[in-house]
Amino acid sequence: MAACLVRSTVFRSTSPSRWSPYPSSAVLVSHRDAGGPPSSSMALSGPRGDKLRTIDDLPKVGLLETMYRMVFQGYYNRLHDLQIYEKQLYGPIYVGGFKTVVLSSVELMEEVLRKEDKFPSRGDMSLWTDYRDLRDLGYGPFTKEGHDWYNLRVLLNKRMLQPRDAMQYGPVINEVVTDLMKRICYLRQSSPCGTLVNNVSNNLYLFSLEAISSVLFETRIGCLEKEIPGGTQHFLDSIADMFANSAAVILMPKWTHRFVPHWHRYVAGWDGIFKFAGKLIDRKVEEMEQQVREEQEVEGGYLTYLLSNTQMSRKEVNGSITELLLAGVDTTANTLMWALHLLSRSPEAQETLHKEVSSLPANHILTAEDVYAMPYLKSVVKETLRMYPVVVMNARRNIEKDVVIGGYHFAKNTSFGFSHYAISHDEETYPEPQRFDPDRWQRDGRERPSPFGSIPFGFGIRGCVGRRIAELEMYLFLATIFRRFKVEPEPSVGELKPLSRTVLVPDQQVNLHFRERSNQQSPV
Ligand code: HEM
Repeated sequence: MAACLVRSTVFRSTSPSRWSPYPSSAVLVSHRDAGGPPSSSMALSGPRGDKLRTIDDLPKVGLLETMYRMVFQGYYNRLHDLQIYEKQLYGPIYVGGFKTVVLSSVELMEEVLRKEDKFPSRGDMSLWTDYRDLRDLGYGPFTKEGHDWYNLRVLLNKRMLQPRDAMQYGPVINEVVTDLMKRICYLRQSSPCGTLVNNVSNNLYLFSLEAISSVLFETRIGCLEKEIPGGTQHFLDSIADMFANSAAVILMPKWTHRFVPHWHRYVAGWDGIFKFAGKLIDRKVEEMEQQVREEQEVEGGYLTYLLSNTQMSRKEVNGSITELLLAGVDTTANTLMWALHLLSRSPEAQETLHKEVSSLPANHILTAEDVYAMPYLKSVVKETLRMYPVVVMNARRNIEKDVVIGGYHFAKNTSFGFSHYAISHDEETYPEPQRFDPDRWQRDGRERPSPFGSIPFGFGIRGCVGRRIAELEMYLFLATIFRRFKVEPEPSVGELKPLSRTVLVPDQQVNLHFRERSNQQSPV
């Protein structure tokens, strides 16, 4: 079983796939969107009657040039570095190789977001919708658009979007944190030096999947057990297969699909994901029906709420739960990994954090309320996401109307790509951007940078629906771990560099020492 797990994780993390459920796909990878620049024939005037510039006046990167950079200059898995490189070459606004208008200044990104459509769109999601159409399955928040998307989001937001909604899941998430702590203790004790945990990313991946599943399905799926149950292992493999084959599928014209093994593996991956989710949802439906038969009150968490909502079809519940699940794993796991990495190399920040999270009695199990009241902990997460915004690129497409951005007129249907990484490393906004400095985020009267300087969860009504859940998972885990352990790097692991795959991942296996702080009597 362990071998299977290693296979699935290695497969996942070494896959060249840059495709992600997140919008970078729409910006950089999807050739399906690249139908040519939008028409700029409609002459508009600026406020003083002067003729506005158009997309034709912007610097352009050719497709061949982009291919050359990707393949020969090795930027295909360093898209974050490419953002900085191209910003230096072309300035803060230019037309990228995939005919997307790329923005890498905070002001321009803010302008696009403030002018976004009533029902914002990130662009083409046909890679996901093709599969759903093939199997006649429901769409979720990523794949729906327009009014339908909005109606669905209204329902999904309830019980999830606000901090007070997320707080309800504190006890459920804490159980998973406890299991991860046990696993870390077991792994470190089994290491020759008694403190080393190898492949921390893999453990964080299992933690994130278990945590989000326990919130969404209201049940545990056993990712952190010593022997992962067979069904869960198949689910893990299916996620890995679906992502690993996405890049090949998106690069192939649709008519070739049925002739290539990648498409069949991609479909089989999705089949495994939907089957697993469907079974757990069926089980919940049976439980609820049983409660009704026994005239008990039907009470429960998120899934119970969705299933008992008459405005949502069963198809929509399945589609939504599956998309929520996939969006919430790699993102949270990798952010936690970067946070551990940064803190392990910043003893001062780690001590400040330790002090804050140890302010409550050692035998007290930390609650959601406790961690929300810890400003330094929150700053650590913010600063981690500034330095490593795991979703490095986001996008918007103006479907409803023409827009004027930075004095340029753009016709309807223009794709805008936001270089999140370049923007959150801009030294005008964040002096010494390469320095890990959680104090930048402290509310102690200092002047705060633009709120758009680092928006790792996106913006507005199309922003991340799982943000509060992700934050709670990260706060509870980091507070628990730093209360008990001093985390130190393993000297044999060299300098860690980010690679842009599905999300920003480390370029090598991360191994860390967890040294027990002698004065701590942890409840876990
Ligand atoms: C550190 C963790 C996470 C990060 C950095 C992150 C980041 C993002 C970003 C940048 C977007 C695009 C927002 C936009 O276009 O404005 C997004 C969308 C989304 N996220 Fe997250 N996310 C995280 C965790 C989660 C979790 C835990 C869930 C599930 C509970 C989730 C579910 C979603 C969904 C469903 C969308 C699509 C929303 C829509 O299109 O309506 N995310 N996320």
